[in-house]
Amino acid sequence: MSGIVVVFDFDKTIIDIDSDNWVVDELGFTDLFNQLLPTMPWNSLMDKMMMELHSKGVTIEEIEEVLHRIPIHPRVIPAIKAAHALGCDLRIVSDANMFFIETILEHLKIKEYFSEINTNPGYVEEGRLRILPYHDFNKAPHGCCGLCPPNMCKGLIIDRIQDSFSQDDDKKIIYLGDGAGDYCPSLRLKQRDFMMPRKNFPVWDLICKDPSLLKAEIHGWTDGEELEQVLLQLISQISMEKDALFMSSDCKTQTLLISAHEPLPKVLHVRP
Ligand SMILES: Cc1ncc(C[n+]2csc(CCOP(=O)(O)O)c2C)c(N)n1
Ligand SMILES: [Mg+2]
Repeated sequence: MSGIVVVFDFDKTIIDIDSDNWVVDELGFTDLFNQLLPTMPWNSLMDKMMMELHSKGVTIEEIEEVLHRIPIHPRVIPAIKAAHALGCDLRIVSDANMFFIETILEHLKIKEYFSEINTNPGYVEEGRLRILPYHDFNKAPHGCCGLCPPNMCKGLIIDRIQDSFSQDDDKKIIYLGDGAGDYCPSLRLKQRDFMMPRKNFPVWDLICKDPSLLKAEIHGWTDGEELEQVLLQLISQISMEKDALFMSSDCKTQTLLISAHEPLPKVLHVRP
Protein backbone atom coordinates (compact mmCIF):
# COMPACT_ATOMS: atom_id res chain seq x y z
CA MET A 1 0.00 0.00 0.00
CA SER A 2 1.18 3.51 -0.81
CA GLY A 3 -0.25 5.09 2.38
CA ILE A 4 -2.48 7.27 0.17
CA VAL A 5 -6.27 7.32 0.46
CA VAL A 6 -7.95 8.89 -2.59
CA VAL A 7 -11.47 10.11 -1.81
CA PHE A 8 -13.66 10.80 -4.85
CA ASP A 9 -16.90 12.71 -5.00
CA PHE A 10 -19.12 11.02 -7.61
CA ASP A 11 -21.37 13.42 -9.59
CA LYS A 12 -19.38 15.86 -11.76
CA THR A 13 -16.14 14.28 -10.51
CA ILE A 14 -16.12 10.58 -11.51
CA ILE A 15 -19.05 11.02 -13.92
CA ASP A 16 -19.39 14.27 -15.81
CA ILE A 17 -22.90 15.29 -14.72
CA ASP A 18 -25.34 14.96 -11.80
CA SER A 19 -26.79 11.42 -11.87
CA ASP A 20 -30.07 12.58 -10.26
CA ASN A 21 -30.70 15.18 -12.98
CA TRP A 22 -29.65 12.73 -15.71
CA VAL A 23 -32.23 10.11 -14.64
CA VAL A 24 -35.06 12.64 -14.14
CA ASP A 25 -34.34 14.43 -17.46
CA GLU A 26 -33.82 11.32 -19.58
CA LEU A 27 -37.11 9.82 -18.34
CA GLY A 28 -39.00 13.05 -19.06
CA PHE A 29 -39.80 14.11 -15.46
CA THR A 30 -37.94 17.45 -15.42
CA ASP A 31 -41.02 19.67 -15.12
CA LEU A 32 -42.46 17.77 -12.16
CA PHE A 33 -39.03 17.75 -10.49
CA ASN A 34 -38.63 21.55 -10.89
CA GLN A 35 -42.17 22.12 -9.63
CA LEU A 36 -41.59 20.10 -6.44
CA LEU A 37 -37.98 21.21 -5.73
CA PRO A 38 -38.94 24.37 -3.75
CA THR A 39 -41.17 22.27 -1.46
CA MET A 40 -38.76 19.70 -0.02
CA PRO A 41 -35.08 18.74 0.46
CA TRP A 42 -33.35 17.33 -2.66
CA ASN A 43 -32.83 13.85 -1.16
CA SER A 44 -36.52 13.52 -0.11
CA LEU A 45 -37.57 14.77 -3.54
CA MET A 46 -35.50 12.06 -5.25
CA ASP A 47 -37.35 9.41 -3.22
CA LYS A 48 -40.67 11.00 -4.23
CA MET A 49 -39.60 11.15 -7.90
CA MET A 50 -38.77 7.43 -7.84
CA MET A 51 -42.30 6.79 -6.53
CA GLU A 52 -43.71 8.97 -9.37
CA LEU A 53 -41.65 7.05 -11.94
CA HIS A 54 -42.95 3.75 -10.57
CA SER A 55 -46.57 4.91 -10.57
CA LYS A 56 -46.23 6.03 -14.23
CA GLY A 57 -44.97 2.54 -15.17
CA VAL A 58 -41.22 3.24 -15.44
CA THR A 59 -39.38 0.01 -14.51
CA ILE A 60 -36.10 -0.54 -12.63
CA GLU A 61 -34.66 -1.92 -15.91
CA GLU A 62 -35.47 1.38 -17.66
CA ILE A 63 -33.74 3.35 -14.88
CA GLU A 64 -30.70 1.04 -15.19
CA GLU A 65 -30.63 1.50 -18.95
CA VAL A 66 -30.53 5.29 -18.50
CA LEU A 67 -27.72 4.97 -15.91
CA HIS A 68 -25.70 2.77 -18.30
CA ARG A 69 -25.61 5.70 -20.78
CA ILE A 70 -24.30 8.27 -18.30
CA PRO A 71 -21.55 10.56 -19.67
CA ILE A 72 -18.04 10.04 -18.29
CA HIS A 73 -14.78 11.59 -19.51
CA PRO A 74 -12.60 8.94 -21.21
CA ARG A 75 -9.56 9.61 -18.96
CA VAL A 76 -11.37 9.07 -15.64
CA ILE A 77 -11.40 5.25 -15.74
CA PRO A 78 -7.69 5.02 -16.68
CA ALA A 79 -6.93 7.47 -13.81
CA ILE A 80 -8.86 5.29 -11.32
CA LYS A 81 -7.12 2.11 -12.53
CA ALA A 82 -3.67 3.73 -12.41
CA ALA A 83 -4.18 5.12 -8.89
CA HIS A 84 -5.29 1.65 -7.75
CA ALA A 85 -2.31 -0.02 -9.46
CA LEU A 86 -0.02 2.41 -7.60
CA GLY A 87 -1.37 1.04 -4.31
CA CYS A 88 -3.81 3.80 -3.34
CA ASP A 89 -6.93 2.99 -1.30
CA LEU A 90 -9.84 4.46 -3.32
CA ARG A 91 -13.11 5.51 -1.70
CA ILE A 92 -16.27 7.38 -2.71
CA VAL A 93 -18.14 10.02 -0.70
CA SER A 94 -21.27 11.11 -2.56
CA ASP A 95 -24.64 12.77 -2.06
CA ALA A 96 -26.09 10.72 -4.96
CA ASN A 97 -27.30 7.24 -3.87
CA MET A 98 -26.07 3.64 -3.64
CA PHE A 99 -28.34 2.28 -6.38
CA PHE A 100 -27.23 4.83 -9.02
CA ILE A 101 -23.54 4.59 -8.05
CA GLU A 102 -23.37 0.77 -7.93
CA THR A 103 -25.32 0.42 -11.19
CA ILE A 104 -22.92 2.81 -12.96
CA LEU A 105 -19.71 1.37 -11.44
CA GLU A 106 -20.77 -2.23 -12.17
CA HIS A 107 -21.63 -1.32 -15.76
CA LEU A 108 -18.22 0.36 -16.18
CA LYS A 109 -16.56 -2.65 -14.45
CA ILE A 110 -14.76 -0.45 -11.92
CA LYS A 111 -16.70 -1.16 -8.70
CA GLU A 112 -13.98 -3.46 -7.35
CA TYR A 113 -11.41 -0.64 -7.40
CA PHE A 114 -13.17 1.08 -4.48
CA SER A 115 -12.84 -0.12 -0.89
CA GLU A 116 -15.77 1.94 0.40
CA ILE A 117 -18.79 3.86 -0.94
CA ASN A 118 -20.32 6.38 1.48
CA THR A 119 -23.62 7.63 0.11
CA ASN A 120 -27.39 7.82 0.66
CA PRO A 121 -29.09 4.40 0.79
CA GLY A 122 -30.76 3.46 -2.51
CA TYR A 123 -32.46 0.11 -3.03
CA VAL A 124 -35.34 -1.62 -4.79
CA GLU A 125 -38.44 -2.32 -2.67
CA GLU A 126 -41.47 -3.97 -4.27
CA GLY A 127 -40.43 -2.90 -7.76
CA ARG A 128 -39.79 0.75 -6.87
CA LEU A 129 -36.58 2.49 -6.01
CA ARG A 130 -36.26 3.96 -2.51
CA ILE A 131 -33.74 6.74 -1.80
CA LEU A 132 -33.16 7.59 1.85
CA PRO A 133 -30.97 10.10 3.71
CA TYR A 134 -27.44 9.13 4.83
CA HIS A 135 -28.03 10.83 8.22
CA ASP A 136 -31.49 10.51 9.69
CA PHE A 137 -32.13 14.24 10.11
CA ASN A 138 -35.44 13.64 11.88
CA LYS A 139 -33.47 12.13 14.78
CA ALA A 140 -30.79 14.83 15.15
CA PRO A 141 -29.29 17.44 12.83
CA HIS A 142 -25.60 16.81 12.07
CA GLY A 143 -24.92 20.47 12.93
CA CYS A 144 -21.77 21.25 10.96
CA CYS A 145 -20.67 24.30 8.93
CA GLY A 146 -24.14 25.20 7.63
CA LEU A 147 -23.23 24.50 4.01
CA CYS A 148 -24.02 20.77 4.03
CA PRO A 149 -27.52 19.51 3.19
CA PRO A 150 -29.47 18.00 6.13
CA ASN A 151 -29.13 14.43 4.80
CA MET A 152 -25.34 14.36 4.46
CA CYS A 153 -22.27 16.02 5.95
CA LYS A 154 -19.22 14.84 4.02
CA GLY A 155 -17.02 16.50 6.67
CA LEU A 156 -18.22 13.99 9.28
CA ILE A 157 -17.40 11.15 6.88
CA ILE A 158 -13.84 12.49 6.41
CA ASP A 159 -13.48 12.78 10.21
CA ARG A 160 -14.48 9.12 10.50
CA ILE A 161 -12.00 8.07 7.81
CA GLN A 162 -9.21 10.06 9.52
CA ASP A 163 -10.13 8.60 12.94
CA SER A 164 -9.78 5.08 11.48
CA PHE A 165 -6.09 5.68 10.69
CA SER A 166 -3.84 4.41 13.43
CA GLN A 167 -1.78 7.03 15.29
CA ASP A 168 1.65 6.16 13.91
CA ASP A 169 0.49 5.79 10.34
CA ASP A 170 0.93 9.03 8.42
CA LYS A 171 -1.65 8.30 5.74
CA LYS A 172 -2.32 11.11 3.30
CA ILE A 173 -5.71 11.90 1.80
CA ILE A 174 -6.21 13.25 -1.71
CA TYR A 175 -9.81 14.54 -1.98
CA LEU A 176 -11.43 15.26 -5.37
CA GLY A 177 -14.75 17.11 -5.65
CA ASP A 178 -16.78 19.80 -7.36
CA GLY A 179 -19.81 20.74 -5.25
CA ALA A 180 -20.65 22.95 -2.27
CA GLY A 181 -20.95 19.72 -0.23
CA ASP A 182 -17.26 19.07 -0.85
CA TYR A 183 -16.22 22.26 0.97
CA CYS A 184 -16.87 21.03 4.53
CA PRO A 185 -14.57 17.97 4.08
CA SER A 186 -11.89 20.21 2.51
CA LEU A 187 -11.76 22.20 5.78
CA ARG A 188 -11.12 18.96 7.74
CA LEU A 189 -8.10 17.84 5.70
CA LYS A 190 -4.73 18.07 7.46
CA GLN A 191 -1.54 19.81 6.37
CA ARG A 192 -0.19 16.54 4.96
CA ASP A 193 -3.30 16.08 2.74
CA PHE A 194 -4.25 17.36 -0.72
CA MET A 195 -7.46 18.97 -1.97
CA MET A 196 -8.29 18.70 -5.68
CA PRO A 197 -11.26 21.03 -6.33
CA ARG A 198 -12.77 21.20 -9.84
CA LYS A 199 -11.94 24.67 -11.19
CA ASN A 200 -14.85 27.13 -11.50
CA PHE A 201 -17.31 24.77 -9.78
CA PRO A 202 -18.98 25.62 -6.41
CA VAL A 203 -16.26 24.09 -4.19
CA TRP A 204 -13.58 26.03 -6.11
CA ASP A 205 -15.45 29.32 -5.64
CA LEU A 206 -15.90 28.64 -1.92
CA ILE A 207 -12.20 27.80 -1.47
CA CYS A 208 -11.11 30.90 -3.46
CA LYS A 209 -12.95 33.19 -1.01
CA ASP A 210 -10.25 32.41 1.57
CA PRO A 211 -7.82 29.64 0.61
CA SER A 212 -5.94 30.11 3.90
CA LEU A 213 -8.82 28.34 5.69
CA LEU A 214 -7.56 25.05 4.21
CA LYS A 215 -4.60 23.27 5.79
CA ALA A 216 -4.21 20.91 2.81
CA GLU A 217 -2.34 21.77 -0.39
CA ILE A 218 -4.76 22.83 -3.18
CA HIS A 219 -4.48 21.48 -6.75
CA GLY A 220 -7.27 22.42 -9.18
CA TRP A 221 -8.40 20.50 -12.27
CA THR A 222 -10.82 21.28 -15.08
CA ASP A 223 -11.76 17.99 -16.78
CA GLY A 224 -11.03 14.26 -16.77
CA GLU A 225 -7.76 14.73 -18.60
CA GLU A 226 -6.45 17.18 -16.02
CA LEU A 227 -7.91 15.08 -13.19
CA GLU A 228 -5.74 12.19 -14.41
CA GLN A 229 -2.59 14.31 -14.82
CA VAL A 230 -2.86 16.10 -11.47
CA LEU A 231 -3.86 13.00 -9.50
CA LEU A 232 -1.09 10.77 -10.90
CA GLN A 233 1.49 13.55 -10.49
CA LEU A 234 0.52 13.96 -6.82
CA ILE A 235 0.64 10.20 -6.19
CA SER A 236 4.07 9.91 -7.77
CA GLN A 237 5.34 12.95 -5.84
CA ILE A 238 4.07 11.60 -2.51
CA SER A 239 5.50 8.13 -3.23
CA MET A 240 8.88 9.59 -4.19
CA GLU A 241 9.04 11.67 -1.03
CA LYS A 242 8.25 8.59 1.05
CA ASP A 243 10.80 6.37 -0.62
CA ALA A 244 13.44 8.98 -1.24
CA LEU A 245 17.04 8.08 -0.64
CA PHE A 246 18.68 11.45 -0.60
CA MET A 247 22.45 11.65 -0.33
CA SER A 248 23.54 15.12 0.61
CA SER A 249 26.50 16.46 -1.34
CA ASP A 250 27.91 17.76 1.95
CA CYS A 251 30.93 15.55 2.62
CA LYS A 252 30.59 15.81 6.42
CA THR A 253 27.03 14.60 6.63
CA GLN A 254 25.11 12.37 4.34
CA THR A 255 21.41 12.43 4.99
CA LEU A 256 19.47 9.34 4.20
CA LEU A 257 15.75 9.80 3.99
CA ILE A 258 14.46 6.34 4.68
CA SER A 259 11.10 5.19 3.43
CA ALA A 260 8.16 4.85 5.76
CA HIS A 261 8.92 1.24 6.79
CA GLU A 262 8.08 1.68 10.37
CA PRO A 263 10.45 1.00 13.08
CA LEU A 264 13.21 2.74 11.10
CA PRO A 265 13.61 6.42 11.87
CA LYS A 266 12.56 8.73 9.04
CA VAL A 267 15.80 10.68 8.93
CA LEU A 268 19.20 9.13 9.51
CA HIS A 269 22.37 11.18 9.75
CA VAL A 270 25.34 9.09 8.64
CA ARG A 271 28.89 10.26 9.07
CA PRO A 272 31.15 9.17 6.23
C1 LIG B 1 -28.36 24.53 -5.83
C2 LIG B 1 -28.35 23.08 -5.48
N1 LIG B 1 -29.48 22.48 -5.07
C3 LIG B 1 -29.47 21.21 -4.80
C4 LIG B 1 -28.36 20.47 -4.93
C5 LIG B 1 -28.41 19.02 -4.62
N2 LIG B 1 -27.77 18.13 -5.54
C6 LIG B 1 -27.66 18.29 -6.84
S1 LIG B 1 -26.90 16.98 -7.58
C7 LIG B 1 -26.66 16.22 -6.11
C8 LIG B 1 -25.90 14.95 -5.97
C9 LIG B 1 -24.47 15.26 -5.69
O1 LIG B 1 -23.70 14.09 -5.67
P1 LIG B 1 -22.12 14.13 -5.42
O2 LIG B 1 -21.95 14.35 -3.95
O3 LIG B 1 -21.64 12.78 -5.84
O4 LIG B 1 -21.55 15.20 -6.25
C10 LIG B 1 -27.24 16.96 -5.11
C11 LIG B 1 -27.33 16.55 -3.71
C12 LIG B 1 -27.19 21.13 -5.36
N3 LIG B 1 -26.02 20.50 -5.50
N4 LIG B 1 -27.20 22.45 -5.62
MG1 LIG C 1 -20.17 16.29 -7.14
